Amino acid sequence: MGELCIENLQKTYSVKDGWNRTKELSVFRDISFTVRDGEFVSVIGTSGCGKSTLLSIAGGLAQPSGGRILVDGRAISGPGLDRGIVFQEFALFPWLTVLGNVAFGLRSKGLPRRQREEIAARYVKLVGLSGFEHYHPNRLSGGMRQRVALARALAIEPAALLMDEPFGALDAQTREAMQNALSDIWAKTRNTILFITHDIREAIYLSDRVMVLAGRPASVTFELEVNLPRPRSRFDPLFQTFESQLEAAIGHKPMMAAE
Ligand SMILES: Nc1ncnc2c1ncn2[C@@H]1O[C@H](COP(=O)(O)OP(=O)(O)OP(=O)(O)O)[C@@H](O)[C@H]1O
Repeated sequence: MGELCIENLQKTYSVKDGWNRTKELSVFRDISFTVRDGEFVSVIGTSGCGKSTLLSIAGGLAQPSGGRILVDGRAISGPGLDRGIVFQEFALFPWLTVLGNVAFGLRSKGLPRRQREEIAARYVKLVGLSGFEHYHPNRLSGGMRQRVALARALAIEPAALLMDEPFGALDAQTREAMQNALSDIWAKTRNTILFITHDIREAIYLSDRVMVLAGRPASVTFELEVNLPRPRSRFDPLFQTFESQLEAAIGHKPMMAAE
């Protein structure tokens, strides 16, 4: 099971203005949606609309100002093994090998070493890094490092996987290869995924549904069901239509009457 339910979420930061007076910055409000068991949902929106804040709250790393997030019906109160997180920065331990990095998270599950390594090896294979188990991160490319981060998050077998711009630091070619890899992996694991990106095409390629955050304070202003068959082609004519709809919803360009 893995259902992530976001209920009436709000976030307000206290910030100082130019005269050193404290004022309240309302980042987003009234955000409610559910990522169903086995569903891939992306959140897109312009810079500063609160995407990373939303993910941090879902990860239990930040507190909401209102509302709550439930995983399989239980309200979260902090980080937990029921959620795996992958950030843009790879956040790997440089002194541990690929296998060591992936096995590390399993310590908190209280598993014996041998079992940790068995599970880690399985996930290293799943992300396509067989043969690199004993490499250290400094000998891996950016894409390979992000595969390790993905394997580490998957290995704890979380109810939900939270991904914050995971391919944002990669060059365009590697980014596309990683989108393909994630799509293939997800086809096998069917994890519940909440994915943050500012890349519209990436969201369409990967997601079952795309939520658009817009406005100040931001709220979900548009929701798109990406009913393209999988495995997907970036050349599908509908891809272009969805792209135009999402661009218009974000506010990049006006929607054409025919779209
Ligand atoms: N700790 C903080 N204190 C005060 N303001 C903050 C804090 N963290 C974020 N903000 C503000 O909250 C807003 C949302 O930030 P956030 O990083 O969540 O947006 P984002 O949509 O992820 O942006 P980007 O796409 O550029 O990463 C921004 O205006 C940001 O300046």
